[in-house]
Amino acid sequence: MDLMDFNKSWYDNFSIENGILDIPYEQINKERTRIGFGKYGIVYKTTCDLFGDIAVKEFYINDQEYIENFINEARIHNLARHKRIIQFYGISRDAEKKLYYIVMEYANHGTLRDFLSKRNSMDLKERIRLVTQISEGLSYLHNKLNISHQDLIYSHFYYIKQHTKNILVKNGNIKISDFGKSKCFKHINNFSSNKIFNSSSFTLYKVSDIHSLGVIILELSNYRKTLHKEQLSSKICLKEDRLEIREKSRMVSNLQLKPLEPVYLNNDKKSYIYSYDF
Ligand SMILES: Nc1ncnc2c1ncn2[C@@H]1O[C@H](COP(=O)(O)OP(=O)(O)OP(=O)(O)O)[C@@H](O)[C@H]1O
Repeated sequence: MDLMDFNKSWYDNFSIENGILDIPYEQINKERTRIGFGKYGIVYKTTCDLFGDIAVKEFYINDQEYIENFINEARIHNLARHKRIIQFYGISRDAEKKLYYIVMEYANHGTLRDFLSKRNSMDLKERIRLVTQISEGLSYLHNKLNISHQDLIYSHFYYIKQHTKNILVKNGNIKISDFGKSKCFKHINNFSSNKIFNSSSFTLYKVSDIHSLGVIILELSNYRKTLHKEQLSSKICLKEDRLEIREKSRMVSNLQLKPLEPVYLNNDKKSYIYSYDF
């Protein structure tokens, strides 16, 4: 198939071949609220008859690279069906405007950071509950689907800040989202000649997700500092609390500011993992 034909038919082929629901664009309510944005477009909250409240992630697609990104994200998100993953409903398009959509479940509490920032306090049990739910979702992706997420935390290049924009919360429960950078090693065993390379690279990708999980756990265990610096001097903090928070904050700041160093495996420049050099 030449590129022209591919461009014309990729959407239909993709939806049919992967059994993905193509939601007619007319069925999506045009009254919508912007709830986020990222590299490929804007995310809106709206409704549709079939699913009620929904979030739609809009992609402006005008070249092959954008098609590939859309396909990768929708395909992987469609595979991941678990109570700790934001539910994928289908895709939609406004072909005239070259706008394409991933249609998914709406998380009413927003990101984990939004959720934390609205809480005055959180006991250890609640923090452990949230970490456990994130681990459940990640374990499902790694162990059941051979998918590495690759974007659990967001690092801002200039400010070297990290936060959990892709860990969403719905009715107090964790929902992992955004499979735009994810990699699927599902058919790893089918390619016997690449098996060793693939399985070792999957391990490396998993390690990077686990690093992100570590940052999330630190943020959760320490959230008052990472979210509300000013609370450190607040009168509501007892002196002991402040000392403990300060110590944890120092650890988190050190960790967040330290670059990850590549550690080469067996002197092979192609296989390496990132690790902290403590
Ligand atoms: N299903 C959802 N429910 C509620 N809010 C959402 C949902 N999906 C996305 N958002 C909001 O939109 C923001 C951006 O979404 P997302 O990270 O998926 O976009 P992106 O284009 O992939 O971003 P980036 O390119 O930075 O990775 C999220 O941080 C979140 O605030």
